[in-house]
Amino acid sequence: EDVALSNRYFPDNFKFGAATASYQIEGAWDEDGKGEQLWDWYTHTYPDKIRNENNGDIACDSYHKWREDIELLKELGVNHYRLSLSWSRILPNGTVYNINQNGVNYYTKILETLRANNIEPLVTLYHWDLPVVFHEMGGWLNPKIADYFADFARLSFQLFGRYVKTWITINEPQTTCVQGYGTGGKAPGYVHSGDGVYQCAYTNILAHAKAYHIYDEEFRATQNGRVSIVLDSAWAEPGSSELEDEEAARTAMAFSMGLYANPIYNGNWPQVVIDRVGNRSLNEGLPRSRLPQLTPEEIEYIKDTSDFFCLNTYGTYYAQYQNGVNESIGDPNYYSDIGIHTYSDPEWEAVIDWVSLVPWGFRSLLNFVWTEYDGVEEIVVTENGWADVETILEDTQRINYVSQYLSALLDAYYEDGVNVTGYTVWSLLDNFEWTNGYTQKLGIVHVDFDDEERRRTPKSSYSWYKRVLANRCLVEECVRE
Ligand SMILES: CCCCCCCCCCCCC/C=C/[C@@H](O)[C@@H](N)CO[C@@H]1O[C@H](CO)[C@@H](O)[C@H](O)[C@H]1O
Repeated sequence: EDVALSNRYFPDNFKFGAATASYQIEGAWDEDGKGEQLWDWYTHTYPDKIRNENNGDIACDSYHKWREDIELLKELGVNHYRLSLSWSRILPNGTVYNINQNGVNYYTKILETLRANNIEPLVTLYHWDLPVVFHEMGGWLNPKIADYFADFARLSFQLFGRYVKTWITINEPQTTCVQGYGTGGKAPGYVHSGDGVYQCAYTNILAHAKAYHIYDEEFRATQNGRVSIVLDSAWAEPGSSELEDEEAARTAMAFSMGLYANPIYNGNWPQVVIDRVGNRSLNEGLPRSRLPQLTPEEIEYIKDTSDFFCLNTYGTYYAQYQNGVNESIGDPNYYSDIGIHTYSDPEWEAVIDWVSLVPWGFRSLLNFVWTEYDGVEEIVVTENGWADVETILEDTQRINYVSQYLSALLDAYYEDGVNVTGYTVWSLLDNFEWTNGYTQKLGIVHVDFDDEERRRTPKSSYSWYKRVLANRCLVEECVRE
């Protein structure tokens, strides 16, 4: 079915990019002095938890093939490349006591080459590969980790600040906290849904704020860069226009995005989260809320620690009021705290459940971020893309998805006045998709994981994206305003 796409040009200052993350592409897991990190440990200790018992030991072998990756980016014509640093490649034991010069050299070469090719690096300091020593100390359940992260951030600003002007502290704390420490679906695989999610959220936002203040106080004046955190959320659409369903959708957004965005942009946890977790904790007979209380000093310290909003999003779901759940006792659990019913429309095109072709949901989400969070003057989409579960080189579904999401983005910009200034497709390469191993393919470039050379083959979406970047327009002919 033909869908009408926006015929507006992308604004002149709009930036296009592609993204990857260290563990998902680099490989060389124990090479040249790199230390062990959480996902090395997890995939090696519990191979059965990963589809086909795969791991990222070699992944796309980008540790050796990074030049080829940059060639692909150059050819594509992107304005920026979002990549992440492997903390334990730079600091094998996590702390600044021991710096691995090979790791420093690796990233220096990449950043230099990107700059030489006029590609702006968007650098994420932490994309889930926690040095294993910190996992042994409790990982993100231990607030002390925030200090170690801050040390790593300072060192990274010192080492790479001349090349990097856009820093992202942490990727998707929601995924880490809900899946890593709540449901156990990702490393470290902990199931502490009632408490762990909130403790992890606390440590993540504290770590982010520390890194932000370090940049602000020690580097901003000389380096002139900016700092943010990547937050992810699907869009929660009310299941009906009934007030109860609208409230259910707002509650879902508060628990998914608000838990992290509210303290950073508005100050403190969302009130609905404070109330629901607090009341349920009381009803469960607990002496205090399972949600850590932020002190007035912490609220002030964490608030306003972002220079622009980084958004990752892939899909939409409906939220509906769920009768009786709010009163139920004896189930200290993140999802019971939210207490709503969620569902998808079976008509929505989707290959995996959380990536769905719902461009209007994306537009609503952009509007939500724009109006809900104080002081947001700019939004950059740092991840969005389509998942296949088999190798498809003529990936028309991906082209459909990305073109319709980009069209929705243009509508949000031109019709709704949302200042969204960048879009980053996930991903440049098919890569190690965490517990899904190599079974989910989100790259615009195919990587042959059966081939020792990890041969890269651009898909149709790569050529299509290249044309959009060159024309700055989604259709045959665009109009200027
Ligand atoms: C509070 C909400 C209540 C109920 C929710 C209902 C279910 C709705 C669907 C939510 C989606 C859940 C899982 C989503 C996870 C993604 O945000 C996450 N996997 C994205 O991570 C990034 O995606 C890339 C592709 O998987 C990945 O490779 C990259 O490293 C991640 O940054």
